[in-house]
Amino acid sequence: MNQTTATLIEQLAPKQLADHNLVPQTVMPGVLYEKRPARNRAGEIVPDLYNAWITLDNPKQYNSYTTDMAKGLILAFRAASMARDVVAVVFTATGDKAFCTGGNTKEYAEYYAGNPQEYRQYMRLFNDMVSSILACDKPVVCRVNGMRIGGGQEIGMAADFTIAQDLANFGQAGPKHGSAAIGGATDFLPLMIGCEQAMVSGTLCEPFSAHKAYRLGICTEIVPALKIDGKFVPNPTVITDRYLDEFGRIVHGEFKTGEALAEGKALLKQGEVDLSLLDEAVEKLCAKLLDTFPECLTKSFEELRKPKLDAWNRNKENSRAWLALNMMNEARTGFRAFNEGNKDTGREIDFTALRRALAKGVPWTPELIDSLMPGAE
Ligand SMILES: CC(C)(COP(=O)(O)OP(=O)(O)OC[C@H]1O[C@@H](n2cnc3c(N)ncnc32)[C@H](O)[C@@H]1OP(=O)(O)O)[C@@H](O)C(=O)NCCC(=O)NCCSC(=O)C1=CCCCC1=O
Repeated sequence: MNQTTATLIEQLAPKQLADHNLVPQTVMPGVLYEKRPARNRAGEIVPDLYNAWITLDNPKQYNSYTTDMAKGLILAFRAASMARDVVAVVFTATGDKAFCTGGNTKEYAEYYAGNPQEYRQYMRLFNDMVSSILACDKPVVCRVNGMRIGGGQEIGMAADFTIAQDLANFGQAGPKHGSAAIGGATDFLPLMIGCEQAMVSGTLCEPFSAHKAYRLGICTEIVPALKIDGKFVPNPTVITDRYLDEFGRIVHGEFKTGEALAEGKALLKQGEVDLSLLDEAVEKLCAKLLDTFPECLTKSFEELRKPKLDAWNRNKENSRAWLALNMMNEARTGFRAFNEGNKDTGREIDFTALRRALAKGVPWTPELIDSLMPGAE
């Protein structure tokens, strides 16, 4: 910066800036808000400018968001929006296992199950959380530090950019756990990966790799995170060394199987996870965003968000109403199964048993629900 500009700042900056924050910046438990110095393309710290790191901090529960954490995210994105010295938002989570696995299934099972009126209030917070990301006045970079599943995939896709470490899996959980991915995935996925692949992900709920997410168009960039003997290697459980199989079908990014998968898992155990390349890639993108006119950048991403925003605004209130009522039967059953199940009993109901009962016209009684719990006699 030249001396003239510096002098002008001294002379013209108001002594007292207006405070446009709705509430004094208080971050709720489970969400960290940190302004980290912004860097230029050369990697040097730029004085007086920052990137706001918003971090989901609930690693024991795979950074799933509780009711309080949903409030915290709304406040954090609002604070970042109003911070004049913030260039971009980095939206991430603690650790290297999970970015976010969606709504907190323990809270869903033990508080919201059978409580549609309570869940309707919660879903006001959820909807406002997704809307706060889509309305953020700064560009939002989702730093995928680990698996992005269920509502975690939904809030992640609300960001403008996604950079993922390549051990992360992506996907939905909806119909396997008693919900539907109508908290954003059914709005964003068709736009981002096409209707057919969106249908597969939103109904079958099979996880897919970061390489596949990158190929399908959900990621701006992916970086290796596994280091073996000090050297970064691509995710060893995923096919990354060829694009087609012998029949000309795309296999790049698909999970390995059989012996190859077993070898990949063994390699995974040998190595250590290092997210330094992920942070480098995130900082590099933020530096590029810094190198733009602020209002023109804002106008550009506001316009480019519109396809997601239009779909989201068209559906979010209907979705909220349906998800609330769904807490009376299938969500009540599915989230209880996940919460009460374990590795031995499994964490999903016997879908065949449920379908056979319903096919006979059996009503949703508490006894039927209890009989469907994993491990129920
Ligand atoms: C497939 C998984 C993501 C990963 O499986 P795995 O690697 O086998 O780990 P687990 O042993 O299952 O989990 C490790 C511990 O983390 C706890 N955990 C995981 N996810 C959650 C969660 N979402 N909430 C609370 N706790 C969670 C798990 O209980 C383990 O702890 P423990 O003490 O029990 O050993 C798998 O973890 C999985 O499927 N997770 C649940 C995904 C899910 O159903 N999310 C909610 C989907 S619905 C949603 O997000 C919605 C959003 C808004 C709109 C409405 C809606 O439904």
